[in-house]
Formats: sequence, C-alpha cells, structure tokens
Amino acid sequence: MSATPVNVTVTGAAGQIGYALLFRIASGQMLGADTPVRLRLLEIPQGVKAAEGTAMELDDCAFPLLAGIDIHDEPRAAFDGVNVALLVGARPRGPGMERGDLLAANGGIFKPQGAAINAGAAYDVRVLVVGNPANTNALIAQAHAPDVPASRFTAMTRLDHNRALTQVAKKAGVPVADVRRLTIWGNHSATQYPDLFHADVAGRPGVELTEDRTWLEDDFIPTVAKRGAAIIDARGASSAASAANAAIDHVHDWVHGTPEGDWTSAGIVSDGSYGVPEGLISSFPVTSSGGDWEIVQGLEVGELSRVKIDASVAELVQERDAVRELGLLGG
Ligand SMILES: NC(=O)C1=CN([C@@H]2O[C@H](COP(=O)(O)OP(=O)(O)OC[C@H]3O[C@@H](n4cnc5c(N)ncnc54)[C@H](O)[C@@H]3O)[C@@H](O)[C@H]2O)C=CC1
Ligand SMILES: O=C([O-])CC(=O)C(=O)O
Repeated sequence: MSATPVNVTVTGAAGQIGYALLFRIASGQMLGADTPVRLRLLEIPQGVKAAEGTAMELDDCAFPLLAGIDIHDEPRAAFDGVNVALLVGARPRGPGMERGDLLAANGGIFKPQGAAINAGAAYDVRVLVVGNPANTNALIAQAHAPDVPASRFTAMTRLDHNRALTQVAKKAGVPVADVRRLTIWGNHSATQYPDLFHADVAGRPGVELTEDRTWLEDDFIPTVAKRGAAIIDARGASSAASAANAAIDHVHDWVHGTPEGDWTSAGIVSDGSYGVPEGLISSFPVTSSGGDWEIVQGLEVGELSRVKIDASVAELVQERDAVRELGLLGG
C-alpha cells in the first residue's frame, strides 16, 4: 500500500450522488485496493450537518483505506492539495427543466471552485465535473484555473456511455461486457450522440445493428439521450447510484488506463479533432494510458453521425457563448 493518501475532494457531498459515491471511493473501488484516500467533503453551509452525518457513517464502515475525512464549506480549504476533484455539487434539474436553464445558476458555483483549484491543487490534480450542465461547468472551472493544464478538466459522459452499452447489449442479446468501442459525442444533454457505427458487439460489427434505422433513430439514440429525463420521471429524482458508478468508472480508467482494444467516452478539451472547435469540452471516444486521455483518431464519420455531432457541438458553442456573456469565462 502506498504510504501517502490521495486527497479526493467531493463537492455536493451531502447530495444523493455524493451519498452513493463516497463509500465506493473509501472502499477503494475508484483508485484501487492499494491506494489510501483522504476525503475532503465540500458543501454549502446548509449541507454541512448532513455531510457530517455521512462522515459518521463512513467512520462506521471502518474502511482500511480511508485515511481521514475533512468537511469544508469553503472551496479554498477543500481543494488545498487536492489530487482528484469530483465536482458534483450543483442544482439538479427538476421535471420539465432543460440544462440550459441551469447555466447561470450553476456557473457561479464553478468559477470560484476553478479558482480554488488553481490556487491550491496538487501538481497532478485531475478534475471530473458531474454537476450539470457538466461540459460547460467544466469549461468555466477550467477557465479559472490557468495554471492547471486544461487537459486535467473533464466532464462526465460515462453514464451516457454505460447507458448505451446496456441498450446495445439488450438489442443484440449479448452480455454487456461483449459490447465495446461505443462512443458518446458532444454534450451531456439530450443532443448527445451515441454512436455505434464503430462498435464491436460480441465480435460482430456494430454497423450491422445500424441497418435497422427505425431502431437506431427512433429507439436507441433517443433512449440513451433522454435517459436522464426518463429516470427523473420514474424516480422523481435524477440518477444517483448510476451517476456515482459512472464517476468511479471515469476516474478509475483515467488513473489506471482503458483496456486494450476498447475505448470509452469522456468530455475532454477539444484539440480540434473531428471538427469540434478547439477549447470546447466535448465528449469524444477516448483511451487512457499513463494518466492521460487521448482522443481515438481516424474514425470515419458518416452522414448521420456528422449531422448529430454537429448539432450537439452547436449546443456546446451556444452554452459557451452564453456563459461568456455572463462573464463566467473571465477576461
Ligand atoms: N453528468 C452526469 O451524467 C450527471 C449529472 N448529474 C448532476 O449532478 C448534480 C448533483 O446531483 P445530485 O447529487 O442528485 O443533487 P443533490 O441536490 O442531491 O445534491 C447536490 C448537493 O450539492 C450541494 N451544493 C450545492 N451548491 C454547492 C456548492 N457551491 N458547493 C458544494 N456543494 C454544493 C447541495 O447542498 C447538495 O447537497 C446535478 O447537477 C445533477 O444534474 C446527475 C446525474 C448524472
Ligand atoms: O438529466 C439529469 O438532469 C441528470 C443527468 O444528467 C442524467 O441523468 O444524465
């Protein structure tokens, strides 16, 4: 076991995703069975008491890897020395609300948090933004952390990726573990594009499934893209355990690498690949090795994919322009 605990800061620690996430981090599922962690919980003052309750429960689990828990209501202290930052705390979308409605409300949260990460994070900090609108919140945080490499700021589309894996596995009647190389492109919103043209489905090309255009366009794509709203409708609350699970998967693969021959999806800063404007935080097909994400290159983008990627990227551009106008991207 490495001697020095990894500092993991979780914002929104008293929320429903926080509750599903913290125990899994403390048990070693995110960083591995050899890596001790020190948890830093950031909440708004009204959330501190509930966070204290969660910390008591974490203590009561006697996790051997849990080196300590600190609770904060102020970002500078919470991010001091942070190695892994999970920015979950935000206002969740209620019934009938679109993510765009949340831009202004949540932008104000991510600006000071980006600045606090810039001021005090460890040199190897890795940031995952879960709180919606995740891509644009990540962009805001990144814009306020000029001393941190932009590639360290990511937005979560792993839940969409996992949702797509299961839809494809069900359609093809194969185990979910046999579905590989799916991609979520664009924004974590209803415009996202789940792409199975390059998938491998139990050894068969995913493109075979795309021949059923009705299933592809009227079932698969909208089911994945609108799954968040369907869960809200069914549960009366947004996805929590599955979102926490996806955050664990994202950070695990970032730190430990993606499996040979497969890739996953993550919102990362665009280098201009696939026509996505440089600097936007967009979801791409990505591999990870040595602690860095890399965009999978050379995939052919057909007509349907081009239209759908462009539509989601256009939404990201709109969100970026809206927060820029609100002064949330700084000078
Ligand atoms: N990217 C993704 O795939 C997904 C993203 N989400 C998003 O994750 C976010 C959190 O969801 P839930 O945990 O269900 O919400 P929740 O409302 O249960 O918890 C949010 C917590 O954040 C705290 N909070 C608010 N402002 C804060 C701040 N400035 N600093 C620290 N904490 C703060 C609140 O006090 C609350 O405890 C929402 O924005 C939701 O839309 C949810 C599911 C999937
Ligand atoms: O839709 C929401 O508000 C929650 C979310 O991001 C998801 O479940 O994908």
